[in-house]
Amino acid sequence: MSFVSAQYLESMNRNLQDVAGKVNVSFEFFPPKTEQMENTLWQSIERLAPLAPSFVSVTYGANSGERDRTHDIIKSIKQRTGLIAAPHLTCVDASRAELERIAKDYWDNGIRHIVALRGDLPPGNKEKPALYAADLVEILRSVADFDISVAAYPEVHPESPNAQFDLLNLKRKVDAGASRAITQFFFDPEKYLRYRDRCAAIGIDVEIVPGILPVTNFQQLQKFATMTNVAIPSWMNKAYEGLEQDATTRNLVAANIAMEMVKVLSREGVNHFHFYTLNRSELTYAICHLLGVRPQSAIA
Ligand SMILES: NC(=O)C1=CN([C@@H]2O[C@H](COP(=O)(O)OP(=O)(O)OC[C@H]3O[C@@H](n4cnc5c(N)ncnc54)[C@H](O)[C@@H]3O)[C@@H](O)[C@H]2O)C=CC1
Ligand SMILES: Nc1nc(=O)c2c([nH]1)NC[C@@H]1CN(c3ccc(C(=O)N[C@@H](CCC(=O)O)C(=O)O)cc3)CN21
Repeated sequence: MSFVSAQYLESMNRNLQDVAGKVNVSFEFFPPKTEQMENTLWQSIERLAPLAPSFVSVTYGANSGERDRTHDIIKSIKQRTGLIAAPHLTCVDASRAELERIAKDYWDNGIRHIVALRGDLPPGNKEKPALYAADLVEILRSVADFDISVAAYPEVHPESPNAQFDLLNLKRKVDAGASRAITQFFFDPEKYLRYRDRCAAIGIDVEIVPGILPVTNFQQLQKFATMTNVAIPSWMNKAYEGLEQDATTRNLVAANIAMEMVKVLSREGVNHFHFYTLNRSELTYAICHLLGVRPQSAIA
C-alpha cells in the first residue's frame, strides 16, 4: 500500500464518467475512394450514429467533383440516420458568386451547419489566395443563418507568420459569425489548454472544441503531422516503436493514448470532443464509451 501514491489511487478511483458529466461528441468522415472504403464508411456511420453526436461532418478536398461526393454523403447520412450532417466547404478554389450559389443550394436542401475552411493550397502554389476562411464565414452569413464551425490551430497554422496573427485570424472568423472552432489534432494536451486560455484572453467567446485523432497508422501520421505543423512527442515515437507489422497492438496503444488525452481534457472542463474518425468506428466508439457516451436506443 505504501508503494502506491495517494494521487494514483485517487485518479484510479475517480471514474472518468464522474468528471465528464454531459459530454457532446461529433464525428468527422471523408468521402471514400474505393468501394471497400465505402462499405467501411457506412459500417462506421451505423455503429457511431446511435451515440447521438451533436453533428457529423464530411470533408471536402478541392475540385468540384469531390464537392458533389461530399454532398451525396451528407444527404445519405441525413436520410439514413436523421443526424445533423455538416459538409465541409472550402473557398480556396471558388469565387464569391460560386460560394453564394453553393450556400443557397445547401440551405434549400435543409443543410444548416457548415464547416467553413479555406482549404489546403495545391502543392507548390505560391499565389496568395483571394479568399480566406474569414471571408467564407462572412459570405455564408450573408446568405443565411448557418451554424458555422471553423478551424483553430493550437500549434499555429503552418502558413501563419506567427502565433498572434493566427489567433487574431480565429478572432476574425468568430467575429464574422462562426459559432464554434474545432482544433487541429494535437498530442500534448497542454498545448490545447494554453491555446484555449489565449483565445479567452483576446475575447474569443465560442467553444474551442478539441479535435481528437486516434492514431492507428503512425507512419502516415508522421508525414501528415510534419505537413500540418503538429508536434509528435518523443514518448509517442517510443509507444509505436516496433509495431509496424502489428495492427492489433497499434490499435490498443492508439486507444490508450487517446483515452488518456480525453481524460485530461475532461478534467479541464472540456465537454465537446470532435473525432477525426478516418472513417473507422472502433477507437472512436471505445473512447466515447469511456466518456460515458452510450447508444441512445439502448438507454431508451
Ligand atoms: N478537417 C479538415 O478537413 C481540416 C482541414 N484543415 C485545412 O487547413 C487549411 C487552412 O484552413 P483554414 O484554417 O480554414 O484557413 P484560414 O483562412 O483560417 O487560415 C489559413 C492561413 O492563412 C492565414 N491567413 C488568414 N487570413 C489571412 C490574410 N488575410 N492574409 C494573410 N494570411 C492570412 C492564417 O493565419 C493561416 O495561416 C485548409 O487547408 C483546411 O482544409 C484544417 C483543419 C481541419
Ligand atoms: N490541413 C489539414 N488538412 C486535412 O485534411 C485535415 C487536417 N488538417 N486536420 C484534421 C483532419 C485530420 N485529417 C487526417 C489526419 C490523419 C490522416 C492519416 O494519418 N491518414 C493515413 C492513415 C489512414 C488510416 O488510418 O486509415 C493515410 O494513409 O491516409 C489523414 C487525414 C484530415 N484533416
